Amino acid sequence: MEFASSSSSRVFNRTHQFSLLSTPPPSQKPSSLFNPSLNAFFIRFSTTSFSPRDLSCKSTLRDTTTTRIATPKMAENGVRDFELSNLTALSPLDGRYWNKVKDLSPYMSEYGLIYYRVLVEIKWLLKLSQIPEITEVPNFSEEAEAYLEGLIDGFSMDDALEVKNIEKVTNHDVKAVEYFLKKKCQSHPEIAKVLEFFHFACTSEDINNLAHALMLKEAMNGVVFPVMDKLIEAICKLAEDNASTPMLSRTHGQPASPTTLGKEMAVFAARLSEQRHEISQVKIKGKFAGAVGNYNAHFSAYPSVNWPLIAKEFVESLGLCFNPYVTQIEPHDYMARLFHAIIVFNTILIDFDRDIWGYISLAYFKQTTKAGEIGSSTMPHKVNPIDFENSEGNLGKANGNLSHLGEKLPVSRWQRDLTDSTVLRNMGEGLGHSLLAYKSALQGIAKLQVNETRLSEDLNQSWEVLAEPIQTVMRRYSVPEPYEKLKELTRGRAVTKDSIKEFIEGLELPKEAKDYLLELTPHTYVGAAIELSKTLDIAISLILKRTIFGVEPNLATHTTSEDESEFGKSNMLWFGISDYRSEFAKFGHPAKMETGIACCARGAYLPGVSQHSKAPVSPQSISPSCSSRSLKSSSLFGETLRFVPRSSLKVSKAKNSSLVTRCEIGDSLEEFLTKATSDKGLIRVLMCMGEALRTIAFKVRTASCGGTACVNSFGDEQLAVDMLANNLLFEALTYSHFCKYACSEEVPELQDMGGPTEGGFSVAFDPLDGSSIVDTNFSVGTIFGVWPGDKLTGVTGRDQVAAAMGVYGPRTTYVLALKDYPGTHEFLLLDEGVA
Ligand SMILES: O=C(O)C[C@H](Nc1ncnc2c1ncn2[C@@H]1O[C@H](COP(=O)(O)O)[C@@H](O)[C@H]1O)C(=O)O
Repeated sequence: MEFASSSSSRVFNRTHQFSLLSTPPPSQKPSSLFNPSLNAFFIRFSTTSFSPRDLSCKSTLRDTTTTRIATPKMAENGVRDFELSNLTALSPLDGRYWNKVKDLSPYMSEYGLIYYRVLVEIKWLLKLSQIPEITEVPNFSEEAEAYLEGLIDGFSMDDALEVKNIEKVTNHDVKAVEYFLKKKCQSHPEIAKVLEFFHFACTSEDINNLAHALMLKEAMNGVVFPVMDKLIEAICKLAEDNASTPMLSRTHGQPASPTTLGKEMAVFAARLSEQRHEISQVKIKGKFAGAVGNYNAHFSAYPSVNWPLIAKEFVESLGLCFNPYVTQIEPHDYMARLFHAIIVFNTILIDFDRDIWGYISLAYFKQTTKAGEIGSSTMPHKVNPIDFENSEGNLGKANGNLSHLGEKLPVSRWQRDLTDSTVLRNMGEGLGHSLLAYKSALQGIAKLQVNETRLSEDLNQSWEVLAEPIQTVMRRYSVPEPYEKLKELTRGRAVTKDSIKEFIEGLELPKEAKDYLLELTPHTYVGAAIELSKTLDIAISLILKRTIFGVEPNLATHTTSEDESEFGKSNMLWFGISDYRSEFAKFGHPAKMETGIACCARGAYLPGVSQHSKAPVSPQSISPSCSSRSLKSSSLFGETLRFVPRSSLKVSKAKNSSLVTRCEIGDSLEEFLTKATSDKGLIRVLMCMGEALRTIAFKVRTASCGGTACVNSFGDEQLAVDMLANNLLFEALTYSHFCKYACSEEVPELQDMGGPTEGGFSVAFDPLDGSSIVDTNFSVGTIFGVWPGDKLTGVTGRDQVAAAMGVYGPRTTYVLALKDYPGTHEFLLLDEGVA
């Protein structure tokens, strides 16, 4: 028996490793003990049974450990050479993939966390200076305020390092930020007097939770959503471009009825857009209620201040939703909601990646190659679907991380434990792998080339798929035993074009039916696939519309089949029935416009708007472009966030949008608008309002009461129909993307709808004029005016670019007039699609 020994003097004085080279002689059979904590089979010998001399020790450094594990450089040079770099980073996000994910770094890194903490601490001091009861913190001079804001805007990497140095002493990361700010302000004569009001009445988590919320919100708005949108747009384009490209579909991996490639892509585009919208609906929340969520410290110092209100104002001024029911921490439930929603998006994308992988494998797609790139190191002919594989792999990694965050974060012992602190530092990992996966999928999509010949070959080999339509037509004409006859034709035999033809010709069917079947090929038997791909824009807007209406709680659970059919109709259903060619009738009912709408506009005021403008800026010193980007995008998350892919903004692109083209009675609303104006934003606003009118019409017919909130037959409280209409119209305007401000008779404060000022519109409306007479079954209506830009105050009816009303009577009509287009035009809501 012999043992080889290995030694290393680097870590400990000397360590030894023994490996058993042969079994011990039977006479020395040891008392055998298996130590499962070691990953090898070690035998402990009784020390009395033999002496150390029985062991033959070879003291050599060429031991099994050092020769097998390739870490010599690191070991010899020490960690000195292994400072963090692209090559030494433990996480591939920070190494290999850094360039693809670095946009997240200003938000999701430790720098980002410290930056947002600095921002929250300073904004809180500024807020304190505005509270009249806190006389100890007087209003700051403009110069002092600018100095404080400058600490946020100019926050640099050196500043962050200084905070880290302070943390080495405090061993408390939030306290380090407070000390940093005090140090920065101690020489400012005005601010120096109120240094103790930094972090006033706060617990660290007041600062942390808002910082985390801002990190997430700004990172999603500034980085993640835009890439998700690009991805959805790329898949929409695949759908559009291949709307009519027939493809054999496969269920259970077996040839099934044909489809089109575009329609299969449309399914993914629609799924991803819906989920992307779901993500955007998550409310990003914040708390600011002190050590255990009750404002104890606040009230002890200033009992007469309405602290819960102040906290609400403060949280909302940062563009977050206020959470009043908290412990020391905001309970992170919204984070779980957000991460789970992202997981669903990622899972849909995994499904997409795998399908495309499969289609590439079937050679339905080729991939463009770049000179110099290697497909496979050993098989030169190959081009592997590596982008989709990378995407799938990273989505799995992302979901693992996000799933842990979603499951862990809502759990905190009693009023808090600190387990969330270290876990929250990993939010960037989940978002980073997601971002990388989206970019890889995009890269893969850009390389795809449809191989129509290959697609066609498979269809040509699959004439048996026509068994389904032949059988179905036979059933319609009562041909006996259609299934059995087809089974006889198709099972176990090669079905060809000729055998199918022969079979059809032998059937007893009317001539038209026979001709139809004889015309059919696997290439043309695609059902509604082409239309489904081509109407993807509408499908996506229907999804968005569902979400709009989904905000009304009763709707989701109590939709009737009639209700469903309302939703299923496309916005093509507004059908032109008359054109009042009178200049004076131009704005619908001018008197109404002047009184109802203009009054409403005159009564508008702005408080909600100014709060939005206080959205925080992003870390500028890392990414100078972040500031404007995040400011612009900060309206994306929360109540105003929505998505319409660019393609859905294309309105009848093939149609003539010239103003000189007259529209005809009988045009659909969309056709009319496309001819009447070239302003796509205005078209979008008017189409979205049309969508809302359609649903209001249904609600007016079916809502259980008119004037007041009431309880329906399910026992749920329902909104009064006028409030329902009000909410629907606001939602529709938000989703138009082109509405800047809106106000209504019910909500006269200007509401920021998130659209642009330049090129956008502002809308004032009476949601349901005459709502009190709904139950007496008189006609009622919606009236609205559209003004250019962001002006709803100090404007007149004559400044409108469009005015319209929806009339809900025995028929539902949409009457509208456009400033630069003669006449007043009436559209009827049809029950069926346009014939
Ligand atoms: O406002 C407070 O601090 C109240 C305190 N609770 C705390 N709240 C927030 N942070 C705290 C808390 N306690 C410690 N720390 C500091 O958190 C840091 C934890 O470090 P890591 O685990 O690496 O994330 C690390 O820097 C810790 O020092 C309480 O007693 O309830």
